[in-house]
Amino acid sequence: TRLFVILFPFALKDAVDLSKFPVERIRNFSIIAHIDHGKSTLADRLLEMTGAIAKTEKNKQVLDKLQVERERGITVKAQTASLFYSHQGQQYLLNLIDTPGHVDFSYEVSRSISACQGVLLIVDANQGIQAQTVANFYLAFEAQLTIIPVINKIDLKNADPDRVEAQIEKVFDIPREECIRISAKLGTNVERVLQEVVNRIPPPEVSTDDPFKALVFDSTFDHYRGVVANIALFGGQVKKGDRIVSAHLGKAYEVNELGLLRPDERPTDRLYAGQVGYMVAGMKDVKEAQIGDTLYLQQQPVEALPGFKPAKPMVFAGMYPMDQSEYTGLRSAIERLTLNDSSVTVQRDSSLALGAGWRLGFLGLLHMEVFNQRLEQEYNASVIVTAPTVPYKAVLSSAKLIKEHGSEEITIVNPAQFPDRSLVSEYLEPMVVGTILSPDTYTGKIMSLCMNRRGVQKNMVYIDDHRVMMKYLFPLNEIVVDFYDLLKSMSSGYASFDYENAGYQAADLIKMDILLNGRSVEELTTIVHRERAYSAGKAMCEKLKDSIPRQMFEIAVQAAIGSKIIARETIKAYRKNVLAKCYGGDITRKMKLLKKQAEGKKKMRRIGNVDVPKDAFINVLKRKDK
Ligand SMILES: Nc1nc2c(ncn2[C@@H]2O[C@H](COP(=O)(O)OP(=O)(O)OP(=O)(O)O)[C@@H](O)[C@H]2O)c(=O)[nH]1
Repeated sequence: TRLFVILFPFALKDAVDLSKFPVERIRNFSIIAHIDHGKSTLADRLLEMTGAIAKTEKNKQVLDKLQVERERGITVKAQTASLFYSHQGQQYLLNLIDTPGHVDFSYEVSRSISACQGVLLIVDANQGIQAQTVANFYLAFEAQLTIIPVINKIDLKNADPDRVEAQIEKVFDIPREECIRISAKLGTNVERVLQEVVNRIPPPEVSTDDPFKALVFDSTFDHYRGVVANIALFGGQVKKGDRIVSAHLGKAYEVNELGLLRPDERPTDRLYAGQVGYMVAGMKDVKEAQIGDTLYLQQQPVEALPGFKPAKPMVFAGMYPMDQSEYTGLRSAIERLTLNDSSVTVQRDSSLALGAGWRLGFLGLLHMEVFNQRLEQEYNASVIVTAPTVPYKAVLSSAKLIKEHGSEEITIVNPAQFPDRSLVSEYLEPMVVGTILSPDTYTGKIMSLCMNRRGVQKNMVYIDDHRVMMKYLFPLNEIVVDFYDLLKSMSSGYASFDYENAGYQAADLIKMDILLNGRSVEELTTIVHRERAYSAGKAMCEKLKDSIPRQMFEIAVQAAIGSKIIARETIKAYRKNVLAKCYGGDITRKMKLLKKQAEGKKKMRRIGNVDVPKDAFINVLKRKDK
């Protein structure tokens, strides 16, 4: 009997005949929030209350599946669950489409959102509106979704829901009466959230009589079955055995498996318009089921859903194994990780100093960081990651080059490809609009940080008595390295930051070389803004001075633009030679020292007459100090 009691609620719930489930009683919604405001906690409560999962401590945050997500407390990959909920004697199908929590994934967020008619916008009752609250709000607002503001963590001692309601009214123009105050942790008022989802969010406007049309809003890779695509049906129905086509690639597949996500997979024979579920169709690569793609029946082609664009990498970094013997291991680790993430681009690359490696492209900084962490944690790989760079562009003026490239505009990812000024009419750099929210005590410091980063203030408003929201236009390059860390530390952790891409803008870019005793070091060449050349050159020379050991002669470390030297450091000569230590006598010690020196040399790279140890390159090129 006990087993029966345990299984019974699930059996009953899943016995619903999906074909008869009326579209009017379907609600598709997402939860959006700034990091840590309680999205996963609320999702767990909703799942428990609708019986999708049992109420135990172990089930904490079922929707965040990846290890790095649990550790960092951020959601990376969207996870989804279908909930059955009874309200006033009627059964409703509520599809909770979980969205990634960070701006880097804003394309994924907006795709997930386009499968919804409404969102729950969660705001922490203590912290109030933060940068990602604003970014996520606009994604939902532009998609014309119903937005239900939910103020979470009202159980906290210093919760101030009145103040947060006033912020919501001021910044988003949503009447404060529409806010629902809850504690996701304690379950307070969460039932009300479910009721309001039913009451306020409209059902999807779709029909089972239309031809089958589905949006791919997420996909993962499974070693046994290939790609598992999460889909939302915008029309018609689909069953096992159907031949479907992906609009983006035009390739046809047979549907092998279909089902609901509760949040575990529950296979079904068919899915119908308005429903959300998963599909396995013999796709072997996540690139075949890209987020935002449309699927339709082979015999019934339809127009693709609007707005599909393959994710574009905006931040690039080199990755090299610490030791070349680890190359193969790292390669397979990178391959396995990219199986699940079609937005990372991988290109083989090699550096004289660091050996064979790759240049990887990411959607943004967090995306890169999450990828590195997963690489280290899940594959135990020790990796050298170089400082990130951004894709510049050049508008060519040389007819010969235009012919060679087949277009007037080229993208430059590698400084070695930087075309000379005389061959271009202008250089362009990627821009972003950054949103910063902070207590007003830090406004002055933040404004000067932004100015130092070539930021142009677009607007500044008080969202309540003590908090300001600032918008800046920044060159992406200025925020990729340490901007966020600096912002956090100068505001004692209180400022939040988010950005969105804002196209390209003309920029005075130049190529900067680093010279050792007059010889250029190819792997240290960088593209910089003219205004920033002096400080960048100086910083690079100083770092090199600290990492190259003294040698028998003096070494000039210089930064140069063309033939003009803009910075210089000198490494003084090392007076004693290695053998000087040996007081003439001990021959074995002498041999040992010579051997050691020879081994050390193997790891050196010789530039002109200067030996540079690999470590020096790592120090100068790597992303940040750990
Ligand atoms: N006191 C209190 N703490 C809460 C409440 N809801 C969530 N928390 C805590 O806030 C922290 C963040 O909650 P999460 O649910 O992981 O936040 P999240 O928004 O999912 O974070 P992302 O996945 O990064 O977007 C956790 O430590 C939760 O236990 C609440 O109602 N009251």
